[in-house]
Amino acid sequence: MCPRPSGGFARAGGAEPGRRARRDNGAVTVDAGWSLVVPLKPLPLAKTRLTAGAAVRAELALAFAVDTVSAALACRAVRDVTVVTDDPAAGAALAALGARIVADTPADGLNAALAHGAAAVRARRPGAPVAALNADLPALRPAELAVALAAAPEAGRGFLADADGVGTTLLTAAPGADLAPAFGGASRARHRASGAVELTPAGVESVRRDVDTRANLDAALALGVGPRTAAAVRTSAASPG
Ligand SMILES: Nc1nc2c(ncn2[C@@H]2O[C@H](COP(=O)(O)OP(=O)(O)OP(=O)(O)O)[C@@H](O)[C@H]2O)c(=O)[nH]1
Ligand SMILES: C=C(OP(=O)(O)O)C(=O)O
Repeated sequence: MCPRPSGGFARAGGAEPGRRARRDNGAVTVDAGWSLVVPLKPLPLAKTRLTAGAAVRAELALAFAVDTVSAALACRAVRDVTVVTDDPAAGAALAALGARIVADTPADGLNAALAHGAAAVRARRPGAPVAALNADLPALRPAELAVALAAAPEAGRGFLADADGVGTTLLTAAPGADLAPAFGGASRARHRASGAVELTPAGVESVRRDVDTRANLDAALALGVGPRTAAAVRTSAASPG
């Protein structure tokens, strides 16, 4: 794997040709370029499986989200990123990166948040290809995300299993398809049973590497995490939490 650039990501490839391409498939005008929906819990409630004090957990959860959204925005296949969150500090930090923030209201769990975010995207851009991406992918690399999105089916839904092979980190819905998210726990089997196609591209470890536990974080550190997470991990190592 290539070394991670030290100062964040620049969007590679210049003019993002997919962004302006439009075609008509009959039922819906297809508007190229993925709109991502990223869910993020209120930080004080997030990442409870990390054995750390509340302040450290909140900082790590924010750092993971900042690095995930930065990498997503730098991906040439991505047109825009919508974060669904009720956390004001996280919302401000992620809006400053260029994400659109949608309130998680009425707060009704992860899948309701994702459906709400996808509806907000399609209200503005009915022909958008939409994908849900977890906010806990601190090693995410733009080029690997582009490979995963390129593997998505042109009709219907696709999903990428997490690194542990149990959950899901990415769920795609082509123009005209409902996202119908079924995240949480053993969502790989649930997404497969729902008719979504499992995506199996090679070389997308950073897209699969979600972080719930300390062991997951060590695995992400081995892949190479983004700068905000690297700093948060350094700070947490030096603090009692
Ligand atoms: N907006 C929103 N995001 C959520 C909600 N529940 C989970 N998420 C986000 O969904 C993604 C996957 O959730 P989990 O991996 O279970 O994250 P978590 O709940 O912080 O972690 P645990 O406390 O270990 O369960 C993370 O980006 C969460 O922040 C919710 O009710 N609303
Ligand atoms: C939300 C999910 O994962 P986890 O809670 O394991 O991060 C999932 O994989 O659907």
